[in-house]
Amino acid sequence: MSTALMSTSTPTLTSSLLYLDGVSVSFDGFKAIRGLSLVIAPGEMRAIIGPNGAGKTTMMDIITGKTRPDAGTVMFGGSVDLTRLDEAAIANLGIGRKFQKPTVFDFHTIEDNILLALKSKRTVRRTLFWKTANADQKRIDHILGVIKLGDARARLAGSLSHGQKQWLEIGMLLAQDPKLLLVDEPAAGMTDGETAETAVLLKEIARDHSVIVVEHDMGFIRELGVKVTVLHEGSVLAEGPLDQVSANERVVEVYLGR
Ligand SMILES: Nc1ncnc2c1ncn2[C@@H]1O[C@H](COP(=O)(O)OP(=O)(O)OP(=O)(O)O)[C@@H](O)[C@H]1O
Repeated sequence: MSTALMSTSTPTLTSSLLYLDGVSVSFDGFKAIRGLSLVIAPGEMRAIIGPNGAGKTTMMDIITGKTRPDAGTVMFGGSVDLTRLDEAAIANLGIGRKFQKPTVFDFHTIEDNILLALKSKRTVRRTLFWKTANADQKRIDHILGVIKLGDARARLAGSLSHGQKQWLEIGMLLAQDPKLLLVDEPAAGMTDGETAETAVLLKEIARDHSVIVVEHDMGFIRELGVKVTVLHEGSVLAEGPLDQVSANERVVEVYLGR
């Protein structure tokens, strides 16, 4: 599906899942994001690359409502203006974010971590004592299967490897049933084997979710096989299949050639 999407033209506002146009934000007079335009189609996985300070994190902060842009359009689902909503409302719309550092509950089992995420609107204490409903158990089993931690479900999350913790956190994000997942450097600190498995996992998730993944690991991005957006100094420097952007002289100059 991703390959097919690469060859299609950019969706319009109404056919987009996420639509950024002319977005700018300054911090103390420094323009971190300048005239950024980016469109994600429903069901698309997009990789975002760019040098340190290019604005990748700030872009995610704008999408999730953590940072409000000074100018520009940020629309979700073709009609919801994200610049008018706070972080909680944006999360409730179905935009989930995974930060670089895993933040799982080390002293709970893997299964309970997923359960807690599933019930995150209820209090942690009540959740653990509630009998898990059948439907919830099915969801948990499904998610544990997707993140390949089914056999480890009864283990404490704190005993997992760094890579497995990242997968668990992705599972916790899935439990909240987001339409769009923002994933920040999932392969950072992973072994080569874990990195390859993470690419497989994200591709599986992208079958029924939209995903934006920020990553520096080019081998990992190649594995994803999706359209790549290169950010530089707060705006889009290049966009297209990895081979195409990798051959772009400016991209080589500011990012790949370092
Ligand atoms: N709250 C802030 N106050 C001041 N400057 C900021 C703030 N947040 C980001 N910046 C600046 O905005 C620019 C973009 O930063 P951002 O963290 O978005 O880049 P990035 O592409 O995520 O970089 P990295 O790959 O290092 O994480 C940087 O020059 C950064 O110093």
